[in-house]
Amino acid sequence: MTEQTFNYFDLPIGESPEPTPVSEQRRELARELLAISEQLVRLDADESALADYTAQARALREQLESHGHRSMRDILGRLITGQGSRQDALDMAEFEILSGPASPLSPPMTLWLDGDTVRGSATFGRVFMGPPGKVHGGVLALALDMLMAKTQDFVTGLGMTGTLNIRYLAPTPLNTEIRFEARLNRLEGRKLFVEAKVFAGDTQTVEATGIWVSARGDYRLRDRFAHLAPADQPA
Ligand SMILES: CCCCCCCCCC(=O)SCCNC(=O)CCNC(=O)[C@H](O)C(C)(C)COP(=O)(O)OP(=O)(O)OC[C@H]1O[C@@H](n2cnc3c(N)ncnc32)[C@H](O)[C@@H]1OP(=O)(O)O
Repeated sequence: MTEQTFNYFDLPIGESPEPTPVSEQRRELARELLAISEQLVRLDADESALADYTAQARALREQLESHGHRSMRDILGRLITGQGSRQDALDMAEFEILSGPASPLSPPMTLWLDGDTVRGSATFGRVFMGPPGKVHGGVLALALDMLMAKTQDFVTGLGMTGTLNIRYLAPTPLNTEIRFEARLNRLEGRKLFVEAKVFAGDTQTVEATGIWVSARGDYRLRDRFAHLAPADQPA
Protein backbone atom coordinates (compact mmCIF):
# COMPACT_ATOMS: atom_id res chain seq x y z
CA MET A 1 0.00 0.00 0.00
CA THR A 2 1.42 3.46 -0.88
CA GLU A 3 1.82 5.90 1.99
CA GLN A 4 -0.55 8.89 2.05
CA THR A 5 1.21 12.21 1.35
CA PHE A 6 0.24 15.61 2.77
CA ASN A 7 0.25 19.15 1.33
CA TYR A 8 0.84 22.11 3.66
CA PHE A 9 -1.95 24.17 2.09
CA ASP A 10 -4.55 21.42 2.59
CA LEU A 11 -3.79 20.75 6.25
CA PRO A 12 -6.79 21.70 8.42
CA ILE A 13 -5.77 24.36 10.94
CA GLY A 14 -5.45 23.16 14.53
CA GLU A 15 -6.27 19.52 13.75
CA SER A 16 -3.82 16.63 13.57
CA PRO A 17 -3.88 13.55 11.34
CA GLU A 18 -4.30 10.12 12.97
CA PRO A 19 -1.30 9.77 15.29
CA THR A 20 1.62 7.48 14.49
CA PRO A 21 2.93 5.29 17.36
CA VAL A 22 5.66 7.94 17.93
CA SER A 23 3.01 10.65 18.17
CA GLU A 24 0.89 8.60 20.57
CA GLN A 25 3.91 8.41 22.84
CA ARG A 26 4.75 12.11 22.43
CA ARG A 27 1.18 12.91 23.51
CA GLU A 28 1.48 10.73 26.60
CA LEU A 29 4.76 12.41 27.49
CA ALA A 30 3.17 15.85 27.05
CA ARG A 31 0.21 14.89 29.27
CA GLU A 32 2.64 13.79 32.00
CA LEU A 33 4.62 17.03 31.70
CA LEU A 34 1.45 19.13 31.91
CA ALA A 35 0.29 17.10 34.91
CA ILE A 36 3.68 17.77 36.54
CA SER A 37 3.26 21.52 35.85
CA GLU A 38 -0.18 21.41 37.47
CA GLN A 39 1.35 19.72 40.53
CA LEU A 40 4.04 22.40 40.82
CA VAL A 41 1.54 25.21 41.38
CA ARG A 42 1.69 25.99 45.11
CA LEU A 43 3.27 22.56 45.77
CA ASP A 44 3.61 22.23 49.53
CA ALA A 45 6.94 20.35 49.50
CA ASP A 46 10.05 21.15 51.55
CA GLU A 47 13.35 22.42 50.18
CA SER A 48 15.05 19.03 50.16
CA ALA A 49 12.17 17.32 48.31
CA LEU A 50 12.18 20.17 45.77
CA ALA A 51 15.97 19.80 45.28
CA ASP A 52 15.45 16.08 44.60
CA TYR A 53 12.68 16.76 42.03
CA THR A 54 14.88 19.37 40.36
CA ALA A 55 17.71 16.83 39.97
CA GLN A 56 15.28 14.31 38.44
CA ALA A 57 13.90 16.94 36.05
CA ARG A 58 17.45 17.96 35.05
CA ALA A 59 18.36 14.33 34.34
CA LEU A 60 15.26 13.91 32.16
CA ARG A 61 16.03 17.12 30.25
CA GLU A 62 19.59 15.95 29.59
CA GLN A 63 18.29 12.62 28.25
CA LEU A 64 15.82 14.44 25.97
CA GLU A 65 18.58 16.72 24.65
CA SER A 66 20.51 13.70 23.38
CA HIS A 67 17.92 13.07 20.64
CA GLY A 68 17.98 16.34 18.63
CA HIS A 69 14.96 17.56 16.63
CA ARG A 70 13.44 16.74 13.25
CA SER A 71 14.29 19.65 10.92
CA MET A 72 11.43 22.16 10.42
CA ARG A 73 13.06 23.30 7.19
CA ASP A 74 13.01 19.76 5.74
CA ILE A 75 9.49 19.07 6.99
CA LEU A 76 8.14 22.30 5.45
CA GLY A 77 10.07 21.64 2.24
CA ARG A 78 8.32 18.28 1.80
CA LEU A 79 4.87 19.56 2.85
CA ILE A 80 4.97 22.62 0.58
CA THR A 81 5.61 20.36 -2.44
CA GLY A 82 2.82 18.00 -1.37
CA GLN A 83 5.27 15.25 -0.42
CA GLY A 84 4.92 15.44 3.37
CA SER A 85 4.61 12.24 5.37
CA ARG A 86 1.99 11.70 8.08
CA GLN A 87 4.73 12.34 10.65
CA ASP A 88 5.56 15.64 8.88
CA ALA A 89 1.90 16.73 9.06
CA LEU A 90 1.75 15.68 12.70
CA ASP A 91 4.92 17.64 13.49
CA MET A 92 3.27 20.81 12.15
CA ALA A 93 0.02 20.42 14.10
CA GLU A 94 0.57 18.54 17.31
CA PHE A 95 2.92 21.01 18.99
CA GLU A 96 0.70 24.10 18.51
CA ILE A 97 0.35 26.00 21.79
CA LEU A 98 -3.04 25.24 23.43
CA SER A 99 -4.37 22.98 20.65
CA GLY A 100 -1.48 20.60 19.96
CA PRO A 101 -1.99 17.30 21.82
CA ALA A 102 1.78 16.73 22.02
CA SER A 103 2.45 20.13 23.62
CA PRO A 104 2.66 20.34 27.42
CA LEU A 105 1.35 23.91 26.93
CA SER A 106 -2.02 22.54 25.72
CA PRO A 107 -5.04 21.55 27.88
CA PRO A 108 -5.37 20.44 24.94
CA MET A 109 -7.98 22.60 23.22
CA THR A 110 -9.78 20.68 20.47
CA LEU A 111 -10.90 22.47 17.29
CA TRP A 112 -13.25 21.26 14.59
CA LEU A 113 -15.58 22.44 11.83
CA ASP A 114 -19.30 22.02 12.43
CA GLY A 115 -21.00 23.10 9.19
CA ASP A 116 -20.30 26.82 8.83
CA THR A 117 -19.03 27.22 12.41
CA VAL A 118 -15.60 26.60 13.89
CA ARG A 119 -16.01 25.03 17.31
CA GLY A 120 -13.56 24.53 20.12
CA SER A 121 -13.51 23.01 23.56
CA ALA A 122 -11.01 23.06 26.41
CA THR A 123 -10.80 22.62 30.16
CA PHE A 124 -8.12 24.88 31.64
CA GLY A 125 -6.29 23.75 34.78
CA ARG A 126 -4.54 25.89 37.38
CA VAL A 127 -1.44 26.55 35.24
CA PHE A 128 -3.71 28.70 33.03
CA MET A 129 -4.95 30.86 35.93
CA GLY A 130 -5.26 34.64 35.83
CA PRO A 131 -7.61 35.89 38.56
CA PRO A 132 -7.98 33.32 41.38
CA GLY A 133 -9.95 30.35 40.04
CA LYS A 134 -10.38 31.94 36.58
CA VAL A 135 -8.70 31.54 33.20
CA HIS A 136 -6.09 34.20 32.33
CA GLY A 137 -7.41 36.71 29.78
CA GLY A 138 -4.25 36.35 27.68
CA VAL A 139 -4.78 32.60 27.51
CA LEU A 140 -8.30 33.22 26.22
CA ALA A 141 -6.87 35.64 23.65
CA LEU A 142 -4.49 32.90 22.48
CA ALA A 143 -7.33 30.38 22.38
CA LEU A 144 -9.42 32.79 20.31
CA ASP A 145 -6.48 33.39 17.97
CA MET A 146 -6.17 29.64 17.34
CA LEU A 147 -9.93 29.22 16.97
CA MET A 148 -10.55 32.20 14.70
CA ALA A 149 -7.55 31.37 12.47
CA LYS A 150 -9.32 28.11 11.68
CA THR A 151 -11.96 30.01 9.66
CA GLN A 152 -9.19 29.94 7.03
CA ASP A 153 -10.27 26.31 6.46
CA PHE A 154 -13.25 27.87 4.60
CA VAL A 155 -10.99 29.67 2.11
CA THR A 156 -7.94 29.30 -0.07
CA GLY A 157 -5.01 31.34 1.21
CA LEU A 158 -3.26 31.43 4.55
CA GLY A 159 -2.21 34.40 6.59
CA MET A 160 -1.46 35.85 9.98
CA THR A 161 -3.57 37.55 12.61
CA GLY A 162 -3.69 41.26 11.75
CA THR A 163 -6.14 42.51 14.37
CA LEU A 164 -7.84 40.88 17.35
CA ASN A 165 -10.45 42.78 19.41
CA ILE A 166 -11.58 41.15 22.63
CA ARG A 167 -14.27 42.11 25.12
CA TYR A 168 -14.25 40.13 28.37
CA LEU A 169 -17.88 39.95 29.51
CA ALA A 170 -17.55 37.71 32.59
CA PRO A 171 -14.79 35.70 34.29
CA THR A 172 -14.13 32.30 32.69
CA PRO A 173 -13.77 29.50 35.27
CA LEU A 174 -10.90 27.01 35.56
CA ASN A 175 -11.53 23.24 35.59
CA THR A 176 -14.77 23.64 33.63
CA GLU A 177 -15.44 22.73 30.01
CA ILE A 178 -15.20 25.98 28.02
CA ARG A 179 -16.83 26.12 24.58
CA PHE A 180 -15.69 28.33 21.73
CA GLU A 181 -17.32 29.21 18.41
CA ALA A 182 -16.19 31.34 15.48
CA ARG A 183 -17.78 32.40 12.21
CA LEU A 184 -16.50 34.03 9.10
CA ASN A 185 -18.16 37.42 8.58
CA ARG A 186 -16.83 38.44 5.20
CA LEU A 187 -13.85 38.43 2.82
CA GLU A 188 -12.39 41.62 1.46
CA GLY A 189 -9.39 41.07 -0.83
CA ARG A 190 -6.54 39.84 1.39
CA LYS A 191 -8.61 40.34 4.57
CA LEU A 192 -10.82 37.85 6.37
CA PHE A 193 -13.25 39.28 8.97
CA VAL A 194 -14.08 36.86 11.77
CA GLU A 195 -16.21 36.92 14.95
CA ALA A 196 -16.12 34.59 17.93
CA LYS A 197 -17.71 33.78 21.29
CA VAL A 198 -16.64 31.91 24.44
CA PHE A 199 -19.07 30.15 26.76
CA ALA A 200 -18.90 28.58 30.23
CA GLY A 201 -22.12 26.59 30.51
CA ASP A 202 -24.88 28.93 29.28
CA THR A 203 -22.90 32.09 30.15
CA GLN A 204 -21.09 33.92 27.37
CA THR A 205 -17.82 35.13 28.90
CA VAL A 206 -15.98 36.65 25.92
CA GLU A 207 -16.79 38.14 22.52
CA ALA A 208 -14.21 38.88 19.83
CA THR A 209 -13.75 40.13 16.31
CA GLY A 210 -10.62 39.82 14.21
CA ILE A 211 -9.03 40.37 10.83
CA TRP A 212 -6.69 37.84 9.21
CA VAL A 213 -4.43 39.07 6.40
CA SER A 214 -3.46 36.63 3.65
CA ALA A 215 0.29 36.27 3.07
CA ARG A 216 -0.14 36.20 -0.68
CA GLY A 217 -3.12 36.92 -2.95
CA ASP A 218 -6.79 37.44 -2.11
CA TYR A 219 -8.72 34.99 0.03
CA ARG A 220 -11.35 33.01 -1.90
CA LEU A 221 -14.04 30.73 -0.51
CA ARG A 222 -13.37 27.05 -1.18
CA ASP A 223 -16.01 25.57 -3.50
CA ARG A 224 -17.74 23.62 -0.73
CA PHE A 225 -18.16 26.83 1.31
CA ALA A 226 -19.28 29.08 -1.58
CA HIS A 227 -22.65 29.49 0.19
CA LEU A 228 -20.88 31.57 2.89
CA ALA A 229 -20.61 34.52 0.46
CA PRO A 230 -23.13 37.28 1.20
CA ALA A 231 -25.74 37.70 -1.56
CA ASP A 232 -24.04 40.92 -2.74
CA GLN A 233 -20.53 39.39 -2.73
CA PRO A 234 -19.61 36.68 -5.25
CA ALA A 235 -17.56 33.72 -3.95
C1 LIG B 1 1.76 32.66 6.12
C2 LIG B 1 2.08 31.91 7.37
C3 LIG B 1 0.90 31.43 8.11
C4 LIG B 1 1.29 30.96 9.50
C5 LIG B 1 0.08 30.70 10.34
C6 LIG B 1 0.42 30.61 11.82
C7 LIG B 1 0.01 31.89 12.51
C8 LIG B 1 -0.22 31.66 13.98
C9 LIG B 1 -0.95 32.88 14.55
C10 LIG B 1 0.02 33.99 14.83
O1 LIG B 1 0.70 33.99 15.82
S1 LIG B 1 0.14 35.26 13.73
C11 LIG B 1 1.37 36.34 14.54
C12 LIG B 1 0.76 37.64 14.94
N1 LIG B 1 0.62 38.47 13.75
C13 LIG B 1 1.68 39.06 13.20
O2 LIG B 1 2.81 38.92 13.64
C14 LIG B 1 1.39 39.90 12.02
C15 LIG B 1 2.40 41.04 11.94
N2 LIG B 1 2.01 41.94 10.85
C16 LIG B 1 2.46 41.70 9.60
O3 LIG B 1 3.25 40.79 9.33
C17 LIG B 1 1.92 42.58 8.55
O4 LIG B 1 1.51 43.82 9.11
C18 LIG B 1 0.72 41.92 7.79
C19 LIG B 1 1.19 40.65 7.09
C20 LIG B 1 -0.47 41.59 8.73
C21 LIG B 1 0.19 42.90 6.73
O5 LIG B 1 1.30 43.40 6.03
P1 LIG B 1 1.29 43.50 4.46
O6 LIG B 1 2.40 44.44 4.07
O7 LIG B 1 1.29 42.15 3.83
O8 LIG B 1 -0.15 44.13 4.16
P2 LIG B 1 -0.51 45.55 3.56
O9 LIG B 1 0.00 46.66 4.41
O10 LIG B 1 -0.17 45.54 2.09
O11 LIG B 1 -2.10 45.54 3.70
C22 LIG B 1 -2.93 44.59 3.02
C23 LIG B 1 -4.35 44.85 3.49
O12 LIG B 1 -4.47 44.40 4.84
C24 LIG B 1 -4.78 45.49 5.71
N3 LIG B 1 -3.98 45.32 6.91
C25 LIG B 1 -2.66 45.39 7.04
N4 LIG B 1 -2.28 45.14 8.30
C26 LIG B 1 -3.40 44.90 8.99
C27 LIG B 1 -3.66 44.60 10.33
N5 LIG B 1 -2.66 44.45 11.22
N6 LIG B 1 -4.93 44.40 10.70
C28 LIG B 1 -5.94 44.53 9.82
N7 LIG B 1 -5.75 44.82 8.50
C29 LIG B 1 -4.50 45.01 8.10
C30 LIG B 1 -4.37 46.74 4.95
O13 LIG B 1 -5.14 47.85 5.36
C31 LIG B 1 -4.68 46.34 3.53
O14 LIG B 1 -6.07 46.43 3.31
P3 LIG B 1 -6.62 47.02 1.90
O15 LIG B 1 -6.18 45.99 0.89
O16 LIG B 1 -8.09 47.10 2.08
O17 LIG B 1 -5.93 48.34 1.71
